[in-house]
Amino acid sequence: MSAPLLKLTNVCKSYGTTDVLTDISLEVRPGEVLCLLGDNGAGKSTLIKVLSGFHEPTSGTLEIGGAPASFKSPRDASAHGIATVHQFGGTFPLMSIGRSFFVGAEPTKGWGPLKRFDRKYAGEVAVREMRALGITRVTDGDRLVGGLSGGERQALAIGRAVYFGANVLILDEPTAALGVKEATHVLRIIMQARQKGIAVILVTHNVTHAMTVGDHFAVLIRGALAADFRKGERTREEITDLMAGGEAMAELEAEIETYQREHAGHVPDPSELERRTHPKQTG
Ligand SMILES: Nc1ncnc2c1ncn2[C@@H]1O[C@H](COP(=O)(O)OP(=O)(O)OP(=O)(O)O)[C@@H](O)[C@H]1O
Repeated sequence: MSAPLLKLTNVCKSYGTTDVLTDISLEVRPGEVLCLLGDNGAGKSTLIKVLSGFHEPTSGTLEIGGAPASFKSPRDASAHGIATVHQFGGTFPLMSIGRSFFVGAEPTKGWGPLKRFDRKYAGEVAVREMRALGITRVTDGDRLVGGLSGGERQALAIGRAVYFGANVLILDEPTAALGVKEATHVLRIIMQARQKGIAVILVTHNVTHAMTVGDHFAVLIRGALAADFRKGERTREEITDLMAGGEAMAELEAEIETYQREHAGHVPDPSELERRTHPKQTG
């Protein structure tokens, strides 16, 4: 197995006195898809912010390709080959496809005072890179990003990250807002990135999508790593249970059973369960 491209050791992140991430140790290797799973508020976005240089960890270390790394800004993370693509592709709806592809690194033509943005070249490259990812319906780089479908926007953002040399690609809920066909296309694009040797970190709530493309799975619960396993080591039911807070459901079932035992089989109403679970708040 190849050496980790990205390694986190005991990473903690607190906002003031609130501990949001506790002792996260994870590795992701070239050509591997790590699925980061967890319920709302589990700390996934915070972990992404740490990895993409938006926040520094409160403690713990990061290594890239075996060397210690610390990011003071997103630019720093990107200089280390880490690219993050957000749910809606993070692109600008009123920009052309070509300009959006090259934003911050615009190709130019002409010299001196005549130097200007090379719109034609930018559009051609953007269309070509999207085509390489299987997007064949976009043929005009001057079209506005706002007119692209969700899947096409993801392809544009992923194509851009790959073109500019990302070796760690973080995808934040890339399929969440997409229909089945488009989501499948985005999953194919993820597999293409994986084949190129890119390490992909896929944040998703969708167990089916995770199980389709994932090699390695990490489940966060309340900011801690509740499970870290490889493909085939857990069943779909076990993963779903972990993600849906199986623990909380088991507690609720136990409470209902206790109530029924004490009350001759009657089903408790929700306010009764709430009173038993939080006696102080409900008086
Ligand atoms: N700036 C902040 N200050 C204080 N607490 C924060 C801050 N940002 C996030 N949190 C808290 O940290 C916890 C984890 O949040 P985070 O957004 O990382 O979760 P998540 O797993 O990405 O959730 P979701 O799936 O809903 O996006 C939440 O309880 C959230 O309220």
